[in-house]
Amino acid sequence: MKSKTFDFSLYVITGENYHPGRKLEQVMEQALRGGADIVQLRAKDAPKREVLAQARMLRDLTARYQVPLIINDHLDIAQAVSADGVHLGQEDLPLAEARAILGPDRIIGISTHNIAQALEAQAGGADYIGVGPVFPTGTKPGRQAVTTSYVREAAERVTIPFVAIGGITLDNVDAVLEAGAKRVCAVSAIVGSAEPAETCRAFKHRLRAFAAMAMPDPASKRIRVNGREDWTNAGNVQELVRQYGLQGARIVVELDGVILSREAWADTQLAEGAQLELVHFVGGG
Ligand SMILES: Cc1ncc(COP(=O)(O)OP(=O)(O)O)c(N)n1
Ligand SMILES: Cc1ncsc1CCOP(=O)(O)O
Ligand SMILES: [Mg+2]
Repeated sequence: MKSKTFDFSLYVITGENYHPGRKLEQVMEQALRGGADIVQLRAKDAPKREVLAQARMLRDLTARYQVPLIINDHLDIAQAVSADGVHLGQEDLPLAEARAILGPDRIIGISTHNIAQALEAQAGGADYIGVGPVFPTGTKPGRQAVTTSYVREAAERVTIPFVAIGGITLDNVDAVLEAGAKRVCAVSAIVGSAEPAETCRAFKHRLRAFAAMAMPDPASKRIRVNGREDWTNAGNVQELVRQYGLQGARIVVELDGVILSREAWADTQLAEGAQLELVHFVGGG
């Protein structure tokens, strides 16, 4: 698959340690259902043959969702499974060598921890850079956090796509977006959550809300959903439910304090200032 024209807002990386008892395939499919725009296989401790098997599985899965697959560290595995690209850190194979091996069509992402590394990766032809770890994280223990001040600097000076990574959760993502990130990446907050699809939807919701604030659509209205401000161009409740990726889900919708029957969604217009509760029932029973 060739995906050089890729763009993304939510980047999800695997982290098997975070979901004991749940299969990698199930967890990543949930992330894709929830709106992951790009997936990275990162398996630091697994034997290489196991990483290869996981890469093959994720190649099939991501192809079904038409989402790019990136392999962390291993160019040979990326090539073996025809992944869309690789992600390399400052101590991995240098960008120029990787580009010479992979050619111009594959995506190469480079980790950066300061603006000098970012500008070097950009000048060297990286397709995107990672900016982090923004916050301390157990996924890369002992790494010093770069804080949101590096996110802000990257937003001002980097012209290729950059993705903020490291310790990002639903509780602190707004600070990362306020600092100017348009793309965020998470491991533990997503694959370690009880409901990865729901968590991805919630991340996408924050990403969309910030994008709408930065570039308001004249047709969009300011509303509140589950206590949080959002902007939407949905004309009616049904369209809003679809934008939240909740069509077909077991939900109850309350608009301005009144519960709406499902039959009324399409006919109920959304007005500026509308307050909604979307109550999603997960699991069986
Ligand atoms: C999107 C993204 N950003 C940063 C990293 C970290 O890469 P690296 O610094 O090489 O560290 P490891 O992940 O290999 O431990 C990443 N994988 N993805
Ligand atoms: C791989 C990586 N590179 C920089 S921080 C990080 C870990 C991100 O994981 P988490 O989202 O769990 O903090
Ligand atoms: Mg690496």
